[in-house]
Amino acid sequence: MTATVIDGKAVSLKIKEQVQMRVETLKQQGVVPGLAVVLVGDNSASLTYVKNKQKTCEALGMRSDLLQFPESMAEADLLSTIDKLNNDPGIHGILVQLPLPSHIDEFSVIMAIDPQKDVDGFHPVSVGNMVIGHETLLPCTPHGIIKLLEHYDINPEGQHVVVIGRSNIVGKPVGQMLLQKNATVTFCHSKTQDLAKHTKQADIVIVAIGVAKFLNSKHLKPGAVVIDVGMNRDEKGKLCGDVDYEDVLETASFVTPVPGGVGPMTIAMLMENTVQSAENGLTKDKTGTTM
Ligand SMILES: Nc1nc2c(c(=O)[nH]1)N[C@@H](CN(C=O)c1ccc(C(=O)N[C@@H](CCC(=O)O)C(=O)O)cc1)CN2
Repeated sequence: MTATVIDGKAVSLKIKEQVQMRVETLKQQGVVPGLAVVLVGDNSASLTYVKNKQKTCEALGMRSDLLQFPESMAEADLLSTIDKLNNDPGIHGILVQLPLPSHIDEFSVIMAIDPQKDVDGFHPVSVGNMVIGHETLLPCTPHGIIKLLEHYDINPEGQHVVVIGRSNIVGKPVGQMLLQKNATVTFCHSKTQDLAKHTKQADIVIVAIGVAKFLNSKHLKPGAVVIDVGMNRDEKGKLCGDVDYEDVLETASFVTPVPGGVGPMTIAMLMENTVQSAENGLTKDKTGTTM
């Protein structure tokens, strides 16, 4: 068996085309969707990601504000910046790029974002809504993974999904979202004993642990779907995922490459969330009641 390579770049382009049409419709109603991205510090990878977000927003006809602050920024100043953005009617989405400098408490910052503008889907209100299956802005990378599965007609219902990694950004939410879709979900992590015992039973394996080429064919049942969320550098400095891609190609039925798999979906879903937030704003009357 040679795995079908899941083309995240192509799927993300389709999603962005749909977002662009929704932006046009909003503009005809006098609304320009606006995203504010806040970057604290000079992490070079973060700078690349926020610039890509800004470029994509502009390409789709959305307003994009990049607010850049020095590493030394006080937490109180970041909180008051978020407060201003919460009250700016031209801003429909607020994203604080992670990681933050260690002197800033990530939870307090996420808590400060108005859940209506929480396009990252990280606020506890958004997380709670997601877990109970209530409509909400969904976290971008997990939502991107769901969209990739849908695009390739991989139905998780009744399937055994093993998620390796329990981060709040990817592992936990993607497992919850697949549970909503009636998958049987197992979470594995650094303390899991005999990982291969679990992964060998999986129909779908999702790896998000940040360890280069960690998962190989020996972990897999033949025909498993492999979703790689990792972004690492190999011994030669080349970008690679958490999966030994070449090694799993003959065992897996589908596999996401790195780059070009899950990564591009993250930004596409962010654009979708921003336009969704702007549309949600239109369906509210002046008192804030949803009509
Ligand atoms: N507030 C947030 N912070 C972070 C998030 C997030 O969703 N919200 N996710 C990551 C970084 N990230 C977006 O912010 C991100 C990472 C990777 C990609 C991507 O497209 N990767 C490409 C490869 C890029 C390269 O060549 O370096 C790929 O996989 O094809 C997009 C977004 C942490 N912080």
